[in-house]
Parts: sequence; C-alpha cells; structure tokens
Amino acid sequence: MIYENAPAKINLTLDTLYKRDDGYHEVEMIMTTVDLNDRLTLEKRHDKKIILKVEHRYVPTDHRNLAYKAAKLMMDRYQLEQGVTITLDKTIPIAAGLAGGSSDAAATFRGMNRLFELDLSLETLSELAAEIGSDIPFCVYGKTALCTGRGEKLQALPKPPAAWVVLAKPDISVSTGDVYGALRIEEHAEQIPTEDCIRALEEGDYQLLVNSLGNRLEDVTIKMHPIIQTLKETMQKAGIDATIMSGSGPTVYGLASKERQAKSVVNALKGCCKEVYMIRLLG
Ligand SMILES: C[C@@](CO)(OP(=O)(O)O)[C@H](O)COP(=O)(O)OP(=O)(O)OC[C@H]1O[C@@H](n2ccc(N)nc2=O)[C@H](O)[C@@H]1O
Ligand SMILES: Nc1ncnc2c1ncn2[C@@H]1O[C@H](COP(=O)(O)OP(=O)(O)O)[C@@H](O)[C@H]1O
Repeated sequence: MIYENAPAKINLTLDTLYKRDDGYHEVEMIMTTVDLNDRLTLEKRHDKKIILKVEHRYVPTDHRNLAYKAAKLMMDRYQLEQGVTITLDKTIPIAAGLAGGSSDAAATFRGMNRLFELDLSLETLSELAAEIGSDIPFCVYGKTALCTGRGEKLQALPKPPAAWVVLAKPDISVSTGDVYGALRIEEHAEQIPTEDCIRALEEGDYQLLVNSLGNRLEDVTIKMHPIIQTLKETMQKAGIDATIMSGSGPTVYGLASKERQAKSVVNALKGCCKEVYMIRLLG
C-alpha cells in the first residue's frame, strides 16, 4: 500500500495576460503549498478496475474525479495490467481556489508511479498532468513556483518566509471556468506585482511579500459574491498583514507573522464564516 499527501495551494499572485486562441488565458502566477492536506492510499487490484473511495457528498467517485482521471491516464499510457483502489480522505474545501482536486490528481500520479515501479521523473508526470488540468503540473512538484502558459509551465522559486495563514472559505462554490469567462482583461489597468513577489521570495523579505500579493480574478469573483469583500474587510479590521483571494476563489486568505495576531483574526471571522483554518505556509 502506498500513502500520498496532497497539500492545498494558495496563489501569492495571479495575473492574466491575454486570452489565447484555444480559449485558455495566458497566466503568470506564483503558487505555494500550505499545510492543509488531503490524504490518499493506493493499492493494486487483481482486476483492471479503478475504484475510488471518498466519503464526501460533493466529491464524485467516478471518471469526473481528477484522481480517477489521473489513474486512468497512467493505466492507459503505460498499459498497466492491474487496476488500483484509491482511498481519498478529503480535508481541502471543494471548489475553493485551493486546487484540492488538482492536488489529489497529482498525488495519484506520484502514487501510481511508485506503486507500479514505473520510475518516471516528476517532469514526465508533470507533462501527463497537463493533459487533464492546468494546475496539476504545479501540484506534482508542490513547493513554490512561478507558473506561466495556462499554468503548466513551471519555474521553481525559493520558499516563502515563515508565516501564519488564515483561510476563510465562504459557503458558496465557484466554477473556475465561469470566473475566467466573466473576466474582461482590458478593464484592468492595475498592476499585479509579480516581480516584487519574486524578489520578496528571493530575499526572504516578509514585509515585501505582504505588499506584493495580487490576484487579477479577485474583482471578478467579488462581483459575483460580495461576501469575499466582507471577509477581506473583517480580516483587515482584525489586524491581518495582508489579505487576498486564492485562485478563482472564493477562499480568501490572510498572512500574519505572529500566532496571537492570526488567532484574533480567526476569532473575528467567527459568525461570518463557518470554514476557517489557521495553518502555515509550507513552500
Ligand atoms: C484559477 C486557478 C489558479 O491557480 O486555479 P483554481 O482557482 O482552480 O484553484 C487556475 O488557473 C485554474 O486551473 P485549473 O482548475 O486546473 O483549470 P482547468 O481545469 O485547466 O480549466 C478550467 C477552465 O478554466 C479556464 N481557464 C483555466 C486556466 C487558464 N489558464 N485559463 C482559463 O481560461 C478555462 O475556461 C477552462 O475550461
Ligand atoms: N478529487 C477531487 N476533489 C474535489 N473535487 C473534485 C475532485 N475531482 C473532481 N472534482 C470536481 O471538481 C470541482 C472543483 O474542485 P476543486 O479541485 O476542489 O476546486 P478548485 O480547483 O477551485 O480548488 C468540484 O466541484 C468537484 O465536483
């Protein structure tokens, strides 16, 4: 039996450059992992089936699940003669902008590689991953990276300075496709400080990091769900150092340098958001 951890990611930055002919957006974003994890176990089967076990009412257990898709792609591409039973223990909120499904798929690629002793490099797994989702190549490597193209081209970056992360996931689901669909790039003149954020990581400068968070999709999702703005304001009033939406949302996160500060932000969120997590940057 193989165990794999699937950490959530947050976007430190997310910029969209233009819409491509294939319908995807050319992006430039810095992503980093946090210590909020789904857990997977993978076991070989005697037949050629893929059986996925998940106890969560909103997570499909069939071909719609990204972990299932990853297992199927590995079985087909490498002509595996045995199937797999995957048990998925979900902790990462669903459709949240935290790449939960993508991280489960990435963990499945890594896990299948070990279970069937395929000896594939992370680079090969990452190429396979791009076939089923833009965020999955990043999740194959984890850590911290500048992601370009439609998200699948990666450049490793140093890990961020130590910090507390307060995550608030409002009780709504957001479709990534809908958010990109509602984005009007020409309306956005504001700069996303990608270069500053890279410098903050290279210099390990926490103050520069909190000043260089940015997300081009934030205004788009806030228009659909004003609760995101309310959560940001609640965190700001409670003394967070910086707050931004992750990915296409609706999760909002804040960074804090001190544990006491993070705890008082968590307390301030009680009553306006049920799903709140106080975690650490992993990077
Ligand atoms: C916004 C981001 C930021 O990390 O993540 P999440 O909010 O999902 O975590 C990503 O760009 C999401 O990546 P991912 O969730 O893998 O997207 P995909 O399954 O590949 O695409 C879903 C849909 O989003 C749109 N899409 C996605 C990526 C991209 N660069 N341009 C797009 O326009 C397309 O309409 C596509 O059909
Ligand atoms: N392993 C998975 N975990 C959660 N959701 C999944 C998974 N596989 C597919 N999905 C589907 O993908 C959608 C987006 O899920 P998720 O990956 O959690 O979002 P996001 O990319 O915003 O973090 C969900 O609505 C769910 O139906």
